[in-house]
Amino acid sequence: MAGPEWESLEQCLENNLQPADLREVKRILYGKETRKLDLPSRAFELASEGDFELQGHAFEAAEEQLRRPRTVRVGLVQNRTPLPVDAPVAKQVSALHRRIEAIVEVAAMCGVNIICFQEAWTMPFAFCTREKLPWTEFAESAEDGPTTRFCQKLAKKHDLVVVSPILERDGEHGDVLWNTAVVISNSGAVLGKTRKNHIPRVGDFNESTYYMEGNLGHPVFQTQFGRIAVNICYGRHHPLNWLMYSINGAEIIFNPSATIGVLSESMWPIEARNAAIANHCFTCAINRVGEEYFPNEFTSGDGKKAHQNFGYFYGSSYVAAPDGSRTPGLSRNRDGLLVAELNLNLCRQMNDMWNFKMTGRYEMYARELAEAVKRNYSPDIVKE
Ligand SMILES: NC(=O)NCCC(=O)O
Repeated sequence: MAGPEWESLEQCLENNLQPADLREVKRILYGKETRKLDLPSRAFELASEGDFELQGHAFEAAEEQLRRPRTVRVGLVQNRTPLPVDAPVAKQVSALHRRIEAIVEVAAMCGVNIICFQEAWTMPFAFCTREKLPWTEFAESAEDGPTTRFCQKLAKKHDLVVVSPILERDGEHGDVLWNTAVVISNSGAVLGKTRKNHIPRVGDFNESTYYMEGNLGHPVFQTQFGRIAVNICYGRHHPLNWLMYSINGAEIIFNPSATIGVLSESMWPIEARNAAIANHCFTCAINRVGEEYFPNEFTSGDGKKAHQNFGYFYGSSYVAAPDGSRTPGLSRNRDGLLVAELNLNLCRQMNDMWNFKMTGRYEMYARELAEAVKRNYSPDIVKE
């Protein structure tokens, strides 16, 4: 399994295919080509000084007579943890705040309206260890913790909506932990929060040791730039999770994640993209980068040797559109900012073309599912 030495699928294709083949391969693998965004040269300079990748792409929609284009720029941020995981907690959080502040500065310069960070962005992804301290010390109040206050300042300063996925401690309700994304309006006000609905119990993703399935349903946030929702990481594998955000009116669904190559890399390009197609919306898949080494060994419960690292977080963040097209991914091995310009009119245009909302037969499934979850349900298998 490739580690950091293998940069990206896109780079491999560019390096190895003749132009005519590359065009056809991209048409099939990536859909209608996105337009390269003309971003300020100062933004590229700052990205290079700050050692992170910057890419910009635009999705086109057909012109309409009665609606103007509804153009919005989203920013996806992927990053490694700048300090080792055994550095003091406060120092790690502060280093991450500084890193993100620098990247958001560039995003603002690129006209980004909504920015989303990776899952549990203020900490190492320590849930593989099953240890409580010091990892639970990274948890914060979603309403007024230091990270939310930090993001409120960013939102106000740069006039952008911030989606900030954190480990939440709900001090008002029993001090329990949640995997949460806080949505902060461009006014600087906390618009609300949403919680991870599906908690993995696969590989080293021992997250249920820390928090349970979210209890906030499928909220959609009306922002000045469009209706957004957040489907956190493992929710990506659950088509009904995407569907419910879409049924509640989401035009853009962010999927802040932390996932490793050995487990999910072949599924990564498919799932968020398929969700964009199936739900007539844009999806933004974000993954962290690099390797995190923990002080104490842990086992994966698979009979193999105990180890100290989680595996390789392969980055590759991308945006997919309701017409099935997608941007290239950010690299597998570098911090990065992906700026994508979306015309939200494309959502309704694809809805009118493919009609999945109309042909979805939701009533039939609601009825059948209501039966299937009953204790005495017997599966409808026709036998000879
Ligand atoms: N963070 C998280 O839920 N990871 C689970 C693994 C995956 O969904 O690929």
